[in-house]
Amino acid sequence: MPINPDAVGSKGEPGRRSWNSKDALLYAVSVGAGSLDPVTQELEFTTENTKGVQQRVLPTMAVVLGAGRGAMGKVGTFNPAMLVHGEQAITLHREIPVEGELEAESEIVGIYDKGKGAVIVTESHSKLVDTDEPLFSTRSSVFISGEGGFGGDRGPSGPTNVPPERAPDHEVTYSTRPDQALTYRLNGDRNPLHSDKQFSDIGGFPKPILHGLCTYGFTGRALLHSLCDGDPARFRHMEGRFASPVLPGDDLTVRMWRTGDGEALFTTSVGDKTVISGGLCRFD
Ligand SMILES: C/C=C/C(=O)SCCNC(=O)CCNC(=O)[C@H](O)C(C)(C)COP(=O)(O)OP(=O)(O)OC[C@H]1O[C@@H](n2cnc3c(N)ncnc32)[C@H](O)[C@@H]1OP(=O)(O)O
Repeated sequence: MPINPDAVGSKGEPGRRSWNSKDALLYAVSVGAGSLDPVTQELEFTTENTKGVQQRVLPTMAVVLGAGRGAMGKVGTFNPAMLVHGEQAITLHREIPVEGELEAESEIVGIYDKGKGAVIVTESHSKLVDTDEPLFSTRSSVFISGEGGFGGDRGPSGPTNVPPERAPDHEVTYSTRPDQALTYRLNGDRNPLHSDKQFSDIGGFPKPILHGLCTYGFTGRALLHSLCDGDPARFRHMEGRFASPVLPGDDLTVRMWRTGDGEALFTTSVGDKTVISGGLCRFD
């Protein structure tokens, strides 16, 4: 069965996920935390036993904890090698605790026919199991090349969150490592697109590409430190589009423009190629 546009509104089974301090440390290291100076930098995210430092969780860890389960299984069949992560948004309702258990519900909220491909949009909402407190919400889309043309709605078109034509207010460059994807996959996404050249060849990539969500995590660190003074409790919302693939070993430059009280637009680039476009961050 090709893409089924009637799957909009389909919900996955509510899924539970628990995590602990070690999961949070692994996530932080997998998105480069501590790599600038492991002795002094970001120890609140990379250690649990530094004197005078309390462990905290990077806000973007929401993407590995709360990905809705099951709903994507209802959109039809397609070649998984043709699927890439298209867009990702997270909205934090409170700071993520160092350990806990959440329950997430997900729903397909959009299926769009872009001609050359299909875009599937999923939303999920996660709450803490012990208190019923809303924790975070996510919205993500995938782009499946070759699966358009099913006669569906084209959906939202054109660029969003276009930065102003002036120099950015903040600019941060982080290096990724050649083995970055091998670390990042240990958070749970073992898709061979990020490790197996035979698989990435099918999608037409020169070699296995970095998880979009790893690029997202590096970018989130730049936003956290530049806009929120490194305080995860002030980080409210982040959204952006994966505009071009990143290869492990690439340097990521995050440019931020403050556009209002508690709001900034951003892009992430590799050289002069934009890899995350349409970036928006909200913070307290
Ligand atoms: C399981 C995988 C996990 C991963 O982590 S994969 C790694 C992370 N993701 C990526 O690296 C993807 C990087 N992005 C791309 O390579 C490109 O981007 C795409 C191949 C996805 C699309 O590029 P193109 O074929 O050149 O598309 P167009 O001609 O620019 O646009 C066609 C329509 O598609 C919409 N669109 C383009 N890119 C995306 C996207 N990333 N997410 C959602 N929609 C997208 C546009 O707006 C437009 O539609 P409108 O004409 O109606 O405006």
